[in-house]
Amino acid sequence: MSAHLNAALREGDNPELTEERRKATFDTRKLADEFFGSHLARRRREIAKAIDAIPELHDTKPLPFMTREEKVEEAARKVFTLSKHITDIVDLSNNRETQSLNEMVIGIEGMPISLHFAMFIPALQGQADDEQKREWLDRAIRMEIIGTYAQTELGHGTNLRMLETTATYDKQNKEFILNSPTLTSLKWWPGNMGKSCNYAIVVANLIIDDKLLGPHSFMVQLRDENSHETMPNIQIGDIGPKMAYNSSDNGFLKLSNLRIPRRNMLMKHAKVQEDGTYKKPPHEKLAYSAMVHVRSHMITQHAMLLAYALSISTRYSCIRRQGYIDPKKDEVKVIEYQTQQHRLFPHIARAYAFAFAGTESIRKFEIMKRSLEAGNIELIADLHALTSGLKAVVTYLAGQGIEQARQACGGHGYSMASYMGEIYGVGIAGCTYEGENLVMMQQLGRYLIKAVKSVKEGKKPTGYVAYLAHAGQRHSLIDCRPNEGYAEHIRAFEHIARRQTFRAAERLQKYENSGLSTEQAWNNCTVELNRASRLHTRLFIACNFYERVLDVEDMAVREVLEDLLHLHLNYELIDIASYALEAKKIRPNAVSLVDSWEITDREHRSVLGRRDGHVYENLFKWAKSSDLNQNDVLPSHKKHLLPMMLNARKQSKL
Ligand SMILES: CCCCCCCCCCCCCCCCCCCCC/C=C/C(=O)SCCNC(=O)CCNC(=O)[C@H](O)C(C)(C)COP(=O)(O)OP(=O)(O)OC[C@H]1O[C@@H](n2cnc3c(N)ncnc32)[C@H](O)[C@@H]1OP(=O)(O)O
Ligand SMILES: Cc1cc2nc3c(=O)[nH]c(=O)nc-3n(C[C@H](O)[C@H](O)[C@H](O)COP(=O)(O)OP(=O)(O)OC[C@H]3O[C@@H](n4cnc5c(N)ncnc54)[C@H](O)[C@@H]3O)c2cc1C
Repeated sequence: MSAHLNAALREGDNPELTEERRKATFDTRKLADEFFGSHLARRRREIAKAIDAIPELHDTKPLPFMTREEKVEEAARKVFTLSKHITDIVDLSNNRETQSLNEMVIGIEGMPISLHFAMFIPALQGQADDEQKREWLDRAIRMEIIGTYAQTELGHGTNLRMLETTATYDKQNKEFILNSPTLTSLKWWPGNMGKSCNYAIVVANLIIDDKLLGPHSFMVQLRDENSHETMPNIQIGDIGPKMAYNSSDNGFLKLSNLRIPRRNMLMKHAKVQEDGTYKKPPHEKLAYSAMVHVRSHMITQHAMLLAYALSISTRYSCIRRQGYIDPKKDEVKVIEYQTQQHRLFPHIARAYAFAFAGTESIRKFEIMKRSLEAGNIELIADLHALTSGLKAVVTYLAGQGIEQARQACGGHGYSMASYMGEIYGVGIAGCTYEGENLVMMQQLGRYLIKAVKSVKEGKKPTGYVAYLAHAGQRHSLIDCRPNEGYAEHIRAFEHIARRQTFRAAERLQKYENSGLSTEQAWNNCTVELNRASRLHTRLFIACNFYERVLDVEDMAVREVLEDLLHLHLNYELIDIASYALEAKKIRPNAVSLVDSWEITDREHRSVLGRRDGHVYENLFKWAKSSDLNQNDVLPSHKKHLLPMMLNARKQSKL
């Protein structure tokens, strides 16, 4: 490709990277249009430009040099500044635009209104009736109030049926009385609840006339709107530092006989009338809609975290020279090592595959939302199964990819100058929040078992499980003929997923027939079931990638995406040795593939991943700016270590 077509080429860059960029066989902007979708790709460029022009939105110093208090303050300062400019920069109703702005300005370490946007507003949209929306949603969108989603407790996060927080209806006063009756019932973890929020949607077990009616959502005011002081009957605070994500004040909450009006229960679906009559929702799990919303968005979010890590390590691998392939020649760029390519390229392919799967899960969520508005609950189960599997597989594999990217940077990857530690810490949090991964796999497992039952009854399931009814398939990959193209790979993938799903179903049946209870039989099969869920989800990701590539019009972009698809299918399917060939094909485009993610230096926050490749001089600058280097001798050293050594010396002289 001629140099002028590569949008990432700039004067003054490290020549090692310029050399890489000149090798690109496609236009990085056109590939970015495929990765993000052309609208979002264009908007991200415009957003980055708008941020460049507003210095108050820039980091005051690198986040890893800040204390937790400084990080919390920095995020709050930026949110305040953003609030003055935000509507000029993004369309607030577009989650992905707003999320991009958030990542570029504030970053991935959290901020005071993440949960407000990620769950508080979606929960109001999904669960409040029209009158309640008028009362709270508009104020929330204008950011007059800041809210969170308070569901998890100290003792229970997964098993929502055992939540201990109670909301008991008092007919006489037409109020609910909210209580945290035990230590384990304290709400624990909700993002931004510790210090930032003044409202929360609290999930509590509803009790009417001593009857337990399960988890429902209630609007609770946590702090005074003027003074921000904690409201009476409430105890609230931050839960302390975490592995990562420390700009966020995840919090705890204790409710002691807190009375709230009847209309503070969100009543779009389930309802409690003044006399205490309870009306069931049309679908039992509609109260969980905010979780499904976040799960459907987590896929693109984790594709992006993986992209951050891989663009850092791919660029760095092209400026880092270490060792020889031919001892008579110069030291080589570490990217030339076959092991380095095997370490990185399959994850680059996954980042693309995950981004495409994520776009699809968001699209499916929007379709389900519209059909629900029209009173149709049919799509809820399919979407729950799809997002449960995708959330679990993608967060796990993204975590693995980020860690490989860190190791690919050698020692410097362990310095926070690379920012890898934070990307990893934030990435793997997704394995836990919005449903622990192995638990979510079981949710998909239930769905697959139902599909197998319907196949055995002679029915033909539709949608993503239709392949379970395809009979007479080949039994082994050895039967695949290479000239049949990728469709053949997909059929092999279907075969493997189907075989595992039937294996799990048969095992379950065997245990049930042996007299075990359904639950015990299920528990005895969960490893097999989770394998089936994993394979089913990987099939979905591969199939979606394949279909997506078929749609690409630009031939140069399509060709490089086909290289990635080929690598992806082989990596996921066949044996490790087989992808050496594909890795060779990816090598010339390695830097341009990551440039196509168009992650700015501001967004990256990584010295190693700098777009210009000037790593070493900036690593030195980074080290010099450490707080610990501001004094030759640290006060703490004078206080503890110096007296210790002086004392030891004195002792030895005696
Ligand atoms: C001015 C400045 C501006 C700045 C700009 C900022 C802009 C930001 C923009 C943001 C945009 C959004 C992007 C997203 C960002 C994400 C950030 C996230 C940060 C982290 C937040 C984390 C939050 C949380 O973690 S909240 C808590 C989550 N908790 C959980 O997930 C709990 C897990 N447990 C469960 O979900 C369930 O209880 C479960 C599924 C384990 C079991 O439930 P059960 O009740 O016991 O049910 P079960 O018997 O197993 O099944 C019965 C039946 O029900 C079906 N089922 C279960 N769940 C659902 C569901 N959700 N939907 C549909 N159906 C469901 C199940 O399948 C069974 O069906 P059948 O088999 O048919 O019986
Ligand atoms: C960064 C972060 C942000 C969060 N933000 C929020 C928030 O804003 N609001 C909120 O309400 N919550 C939030 N959470 C809480 C989060 O949703 C829960 O921690 C999560 O759902 C997991 O639940 P748990 O902690 O109870 O895990 P546990 O269920 O205790 O998991 C422990 C182990 O038990 C296993 N296990 C549990 N149940 C089963 C089962 N049925 N079958 C097989 N194995 C099982 C799990 O697989 C896991 O290995 C957040 C958590 C984190 C880390």
